[in-house]
Amino acid sequence: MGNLKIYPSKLKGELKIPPSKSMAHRAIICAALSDKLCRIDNIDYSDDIIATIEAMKSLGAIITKHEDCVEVVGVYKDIQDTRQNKVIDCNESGSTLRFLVPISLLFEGSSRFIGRGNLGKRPLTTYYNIFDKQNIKYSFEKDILNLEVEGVLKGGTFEVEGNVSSQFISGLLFTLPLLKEDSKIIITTDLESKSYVDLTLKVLKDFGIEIINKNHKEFIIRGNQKYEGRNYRVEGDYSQGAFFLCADAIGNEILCKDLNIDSLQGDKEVINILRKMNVDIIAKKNEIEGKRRKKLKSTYIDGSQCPDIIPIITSVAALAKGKTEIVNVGRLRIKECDRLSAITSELNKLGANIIEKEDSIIVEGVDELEGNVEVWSHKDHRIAMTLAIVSSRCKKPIVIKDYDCVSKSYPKFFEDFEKIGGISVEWNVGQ
Ligand SMILES: O=C(O)C1=C[C@@H](OP(=O)(O)O)[C@@H](O)[C@H](O)C1
Ligand SMILES: C=C(OP(=O)(O)O)C(=O)O
Repeated sequence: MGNLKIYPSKLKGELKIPPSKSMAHRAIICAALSDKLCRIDNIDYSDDIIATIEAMKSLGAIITKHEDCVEVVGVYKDIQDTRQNKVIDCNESGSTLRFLVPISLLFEGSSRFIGRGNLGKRPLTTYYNIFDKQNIKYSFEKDILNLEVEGVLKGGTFEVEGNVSSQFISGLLFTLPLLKEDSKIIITTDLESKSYVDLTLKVLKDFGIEIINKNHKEFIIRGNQKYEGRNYRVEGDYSQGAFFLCADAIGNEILCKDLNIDSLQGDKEVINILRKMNVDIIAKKNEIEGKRRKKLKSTYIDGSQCPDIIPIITSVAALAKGKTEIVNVGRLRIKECDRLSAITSELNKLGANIIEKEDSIIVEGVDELEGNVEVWSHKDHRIAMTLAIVSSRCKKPIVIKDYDCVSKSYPKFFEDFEKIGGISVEWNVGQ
């Protein structure tokens, strides 16, 4: 993996924010479960989206990639014939894995899920508990993703914790409408990442699937439903837009295009957080820009509903006056890396003042960051992108080790970074 030296510079210009990875996963899955030809527009071929495309192809869907759209031949019926003994490579994508496991159990046969990086360490017990109850055969290895499942899922009542990953709930929501029986999902704890469940429900509705949401505590799912194929455009991604809005907050001037102000994406919360920190957010229909008022101020942030924007928000807090407490963020430890520990150690190397607690971080703002050090992405795209943005407020250059992991969600990140004035060169560590 490569290293990149970044020279501090002011970032300025306009950017089309890439399509929402979360919505693209969902639209591709729904299209592939329909029985029509669907075109999904505004697709970016990040590693995670490629994983979902290939996974749905393994299950029998026919997906043709064009420059920025995919054509999906919904082959719901054919999945029945083609699913036998499939290997499904999820690469590092938690969404692909947790969405596809229950979908693969729609029909007879076995599937083997493999992947890379931290994926084998991310929790799956929620599904194992369901398999145990339903006599679905499974085997797995510790810490390495090599999960074999065999059996057919039956409808009924599913009790699922809401504080491990919402992706289990989404996975079941995709699958249960296609079973013969009616089902109910009961959420047994507070639901974190609620907006991701809402995104699933929205895309399901767009594809003709009806689910009754009882206050995010119970979901009632009628069986024997059909996905209605349709064309779909994926909207811009707030978790990626957040990098540039936060860049604005720390003194840059980037206009973000293709961010829908009416979006259901939970990471839109970045707007409210930045407003509380003294940033004016100017939002027109599809364009958003942040303008910092005099001084950034500290605030109190609950990260339970928007885990993906916490690394970049932490970097803004690191440069705000006073103490910012970011709470309910324990689940950041079970992402591509332990993001709480990674963001604390890497920003502190740059001169920030952050203390990591079990389920929160305390950030004491400083005026400037020093730089002049090597920092590590921990092979996590959101850590790499955070470090690149925050370099604009360092006094001296920084080197980011393993920067190319951005391909997981935003392969053109550094191309866009250059477009807005970022200055970087490939670097051999120790050079
Ligand atoms: O459903 C989704 O698209 C996602 C759900 C969230 O995960 P958790 O529910 O595990 O927090 C989020 O962190 C992830 O990047 C994408
Ligand atoms: C955690 C992420 O994705 P996933 O859970 O799909 O791997 C992410 O994109 O930050």
